[in-house]
Amino acid sequence: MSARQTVRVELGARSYDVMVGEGALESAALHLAGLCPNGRAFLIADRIALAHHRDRLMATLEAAQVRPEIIEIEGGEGAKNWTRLQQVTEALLEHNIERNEPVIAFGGGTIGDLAGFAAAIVKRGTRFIQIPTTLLAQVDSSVGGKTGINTAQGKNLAGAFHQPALVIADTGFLLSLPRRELAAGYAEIVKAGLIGDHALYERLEEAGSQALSLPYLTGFIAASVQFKADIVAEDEREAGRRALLNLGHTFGHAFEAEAVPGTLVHGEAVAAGMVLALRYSERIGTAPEGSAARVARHLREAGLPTGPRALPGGPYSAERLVERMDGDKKNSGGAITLILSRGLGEAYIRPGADRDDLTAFLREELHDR
Ligand SMILES: NC(=O)c1ccc[n+]([C@@H]2O[C@H](COP(=O)([O-])OP(=O)(O)OC[C@H]3O[C@@H](n4cnc5c(N)ncnc54)[C@H](O)[C@@H]3O)[C@@H](O)[C@H]2O)c1
Ligand SMILES: O=C(O)C(=O)C[C@@H](O)[C@H](O)[C@H](O)COP(=O)(O)O
Ligand SMILES: [Zn+2]
Repeated sequence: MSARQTVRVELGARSYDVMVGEGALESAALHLAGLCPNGRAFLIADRIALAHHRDRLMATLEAAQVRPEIIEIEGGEGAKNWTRLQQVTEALLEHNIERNEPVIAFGGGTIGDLAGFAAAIVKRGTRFIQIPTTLLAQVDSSVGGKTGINTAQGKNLAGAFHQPALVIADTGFLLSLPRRELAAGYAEIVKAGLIGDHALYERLEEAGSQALSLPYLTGFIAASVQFKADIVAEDEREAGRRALLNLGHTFGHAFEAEAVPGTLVHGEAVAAGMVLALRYSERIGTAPEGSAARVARHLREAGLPTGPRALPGGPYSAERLVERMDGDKKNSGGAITLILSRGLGEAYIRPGADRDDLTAFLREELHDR
């Protein structure tokens, strides 16, 4: 497996590279210089990631002759709210950012989503660069241009599509990442396999506990990014097929919205959500019996929760979860749309879920098992 790979996201004039692997940061210096015509950039940085990797980051910016204005933010879901959005947006305006001067997100998915949304609205859109520092952000959130914040009503309910001009996914940043966060990111890699890449899913199972070690990870990160890039190139704004990337998220986002704040991380909610999506698919007869159990076993080995009762942040109520699902962005005609499965590696979009059956299903999952 090679140490560095580049995946191209093909979006016409807005195409961009995702540079993956150890040393991707240093090798991107020239590219960065080209994206900072005034020698200035606006670094919206996760406080912890910056504390670990400041010297490396600053050395590369210096090599690119870029002077950063640094805005430090606490990572976590607490970053994705109206207050932080206002703070970041006003800070950028205070610095009188110009449209071709990049906002650089340095951190996990929460920093990327917040910074990207600010970049999308400041002066109606400024250049944006992602330097993801969590596994989750490297395999998923830094690619594809979804940006946004949470609202009182739920996850990611205000936002914009705003593609980055460059993504630098340097695996060296993952060395300081806590094990729990590594596992959370792994859930989104498994998701890619489950949606449409059965061979990837099998490789993950074969790798077992090794999958999360760095030599394996670069290949798995690049595979997940390539998988997502192909879908985004085909359906940038989720008019259809892109909704498949929401496997596990209709349930997962409901759990996140209901969880005690600060207790549940996105990848864990997605892991449990994917197992529920598979179990529900078995219930309605579209996925073969045993699919959910097989995936649950694999996720559990990676240290992820695989059912609602094991999920941090509860206890959860079936009725309240379904109410949250009523607000999901994929819904139409007042009915809940689910992403379900026909088997490992074949997800599909199912509009018009039976609300009563869904509630009964969740009640059973929460109490009877
Ligand atoms: N836009 C998208 O397409 C998309 C896709 C998937 C997920 N998301 C969003 O991403 C968010 C989750 O992202 P996340 O899992 O990266 O969480 P996160 O941004 O909260 O980061 C997780 C934790 O790791 C810390 N951290 C970050 N980098 C570190 C490093 N290198 N070393 C040590 N600690 C580090 C952070 O401070 C934080 O405490 C959710 O809000 C989710 O909705 C968005
Ligand atoms: O990029 C996408 O499309 C995804 O659905 C990726 C998800 O992993 C991610 O969590 C995304 O933020 C969810 O999007 P949302 O539209 O359901 O808020
Ligand atoms: Zn996700």
